[in-house]
Amino acid sequence: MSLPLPITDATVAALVADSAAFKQRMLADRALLSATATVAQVCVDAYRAGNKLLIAGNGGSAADAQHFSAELVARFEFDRPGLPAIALTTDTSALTAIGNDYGYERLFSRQVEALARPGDVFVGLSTSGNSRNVLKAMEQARSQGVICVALCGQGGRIHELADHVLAMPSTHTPRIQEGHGLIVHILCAMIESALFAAEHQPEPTA
Ligand SMILES: O=C(CO)[C@@H](O)[C@H](O)[C@H](O)[C@H](O)COP(=O)(O)O
Ligand SMILES: [Zn+2]
Repeated sequence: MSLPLPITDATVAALVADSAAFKQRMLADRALLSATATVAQVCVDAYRAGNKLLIAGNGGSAADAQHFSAELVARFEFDRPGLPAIALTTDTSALTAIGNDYGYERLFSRQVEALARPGDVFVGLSTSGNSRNVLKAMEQARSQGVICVALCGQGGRIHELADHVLAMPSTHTPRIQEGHGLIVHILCAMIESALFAAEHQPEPTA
């Protein structure tokens, strides 16, 4: 939509329609559906092998990284043992020390260097696919035998660096982020179900 946006019901409806049309493009994107299922299995395999997830992004994607790790460490849809996942966006002492001493580009790569083990999964979220600190973390992760997953849009160098690319069918940052939010929930649903559904006892209904 072109600016300025009138503050009207019609503008709200147009933005909801734009988001709904984007979700329809996700639904038709067979490569995205297939890559998402593959990544869910990659995460399940990593957890079964005793590994963990490391997740990073900037701005809204930092919030998405924390949302993802919280669903895994705490719970998603039912009670079960916690799953190890670390958002690399939350330790303000480490973030300020790394940023201050080594520069913003090293913000996540230094934490990967310190925390990642071979077989872990690094998830980098970037709507542009070009945030230097996310790319550097992915390069570092690759060098340590860590599996790299990109949640991104249609462009950026992240496409070349990741083992698995979940590219949203949009070039518009808000829509890409909305797609990432949905993919994070889908991944959590499939991971939690694959690992724990067999032993989950549903609450009896009255
Ligand atoms: O949430 C938004 C925009 O919707 C912003 O905070 C946005 O995440 C920031 O500008 C980020 O720095 C963008 O980085 P990236 O997604 O291109 O890696
Ligand atoms: Zn945003």
